[in-house]
Amino acid sequence: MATVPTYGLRRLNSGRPWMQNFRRSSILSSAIPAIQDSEESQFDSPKPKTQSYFPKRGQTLELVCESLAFKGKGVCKVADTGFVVLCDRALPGERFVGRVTRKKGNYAEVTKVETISPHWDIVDAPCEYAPNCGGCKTQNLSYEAQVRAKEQQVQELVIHVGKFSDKDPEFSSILKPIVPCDIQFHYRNKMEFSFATQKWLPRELLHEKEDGASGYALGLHAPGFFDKVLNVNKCLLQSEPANTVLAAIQECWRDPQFGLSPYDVHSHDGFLKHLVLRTGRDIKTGLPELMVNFVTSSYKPELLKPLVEKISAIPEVVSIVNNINTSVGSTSVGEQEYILHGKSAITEILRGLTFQISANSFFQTNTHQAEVLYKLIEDCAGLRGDGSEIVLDLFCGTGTIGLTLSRRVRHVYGYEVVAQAVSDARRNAKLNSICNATFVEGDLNKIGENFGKDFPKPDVVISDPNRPGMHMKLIKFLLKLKVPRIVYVSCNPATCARDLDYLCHGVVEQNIEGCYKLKSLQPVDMFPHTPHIECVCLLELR
Ligand SMILES: C[S@@+](CC[C@H](N)C(=O)[O-])C[C@H]1O[C@@H](n2cnc3c(N)ncnc32)[C@H](O)[C@@H]1O
Repeated sequence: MATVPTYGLRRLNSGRPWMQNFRRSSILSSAIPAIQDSEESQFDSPKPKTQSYFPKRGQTLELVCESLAFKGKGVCKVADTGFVVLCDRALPGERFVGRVTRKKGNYAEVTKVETISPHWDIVDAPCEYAPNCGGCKTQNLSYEAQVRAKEQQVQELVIHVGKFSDKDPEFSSILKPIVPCDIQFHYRNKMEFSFATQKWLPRELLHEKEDGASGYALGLHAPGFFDKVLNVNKCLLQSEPANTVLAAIQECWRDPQFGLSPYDVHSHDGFLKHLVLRTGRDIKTGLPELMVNFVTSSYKPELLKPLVEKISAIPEVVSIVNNINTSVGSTSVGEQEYILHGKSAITEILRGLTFQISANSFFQTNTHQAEVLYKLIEDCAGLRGDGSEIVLDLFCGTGTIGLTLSRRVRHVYGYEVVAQAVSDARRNAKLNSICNATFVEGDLNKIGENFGKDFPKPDVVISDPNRPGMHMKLIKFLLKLKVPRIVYVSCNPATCARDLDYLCHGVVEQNIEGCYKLKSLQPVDMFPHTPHIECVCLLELR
């Protein structure tokens, strides 16, 4: 997948009061600026009673977690002062001791030192790695409490960032209850593991530190660290066959006779960078089929041969590819790709259509819940079904949304920045004998005056951007285009709330009026045990 420009609210929103708060803070990485704003906006009210109170770095505080903020951090207030403190992995109701690690504008961050009494809705986390893994942060919170917290976060963002009033009599019917995910484990069809020169161990296990090859790690990043990898032999979020592959590789890759070395993110030496496992389905048998993608720093197929021999014997493995990534960054997308065994792509079935998925193309990560999501999108699109309508599918990836709607419309036009995803979308159209879909490669952050001249005026726009949301150029285009319906699908409720504000209430400082009415906003849980939230929003022209 392409790297997406990290443009942010800063440029889009200058002059907004809540933007001032955003500027003062930097809770999260600058690549996801809207989330900073969203968290900040949640803390603006009530104001700390004592503005001058500020804990010192290294100070320990006894705290109680009140709620979960976006990105899953626990929100606590310091007794007597009301000063806001955020803590990763603190869960609502938990009383704990935290040490102040970072001080920000009007809040601080702490790390948990010790739990005094557990949170409400506690359950046993089934995964042995859950307390330390960066993947699942809320496995020990009951699933009901997880979805409740997500629903609450969306509501707060819609009010504080989107500026929709909960006093509006229609508010409760617009904001729908979250759709939970029926499958809470083994739901991910793609997992990316990283290789590292040293296993990361929690403080209490530091005595188990090993040197040399036995100390190498293959697993998931410790929360917040690009250079610390927790070694994992299985992951409860991925499929069972994917766990068989992971275990087979773990069993042998450190063997000195293979001469394999993990890539060192500091010295930039070493060979193995990532292991990406994707699970699809054989369209004839419906049984799982797997793609194994080794991401390496150079092309040395002879080094991978023993691993390829071992894992190609696993019946579900139908594709082994090698992506060569020579950059010093941590991305898993290669500049070149080589097929080491079997096919170059695997297949998956979604809403009755067949899709080919190659190593670097985007495909919804939870196939089961994608069926639910796409049904919601189709319902929102409100197509007449008489084959007369035009659909514009923005950020179309491999074309999945547009293609699933194509049978009921005159034509689908899809736009996407990643060339490989566009060619997959075209291939997917052919594979399903769909002739009324056109996919175009293009950067929707850089649209010019001519955008919109190559397709007839759409009846419905589907927009499914990734985390930064829509660029102001695209917002302006949509406000001018005035299609009857927009279905906005979002994986980031903070940028979603911002864009809904623009489309409905306008962009005041640019003298642009909004012309849409938010008819419904449906949160969907695609990723149990993680802080991620998906939303499907329906906007109708006023
Ligand atoms: C959340 S995915 C949605 C994909 C697709 N709608 C689906 O459901 O599978 C977002 C897609 O937007 C694409 N994208 C990101 N930035 C883009 C940009 N500036 N212009 C066009 N496409 C972009 C990504 O490559 C990715 O395929």
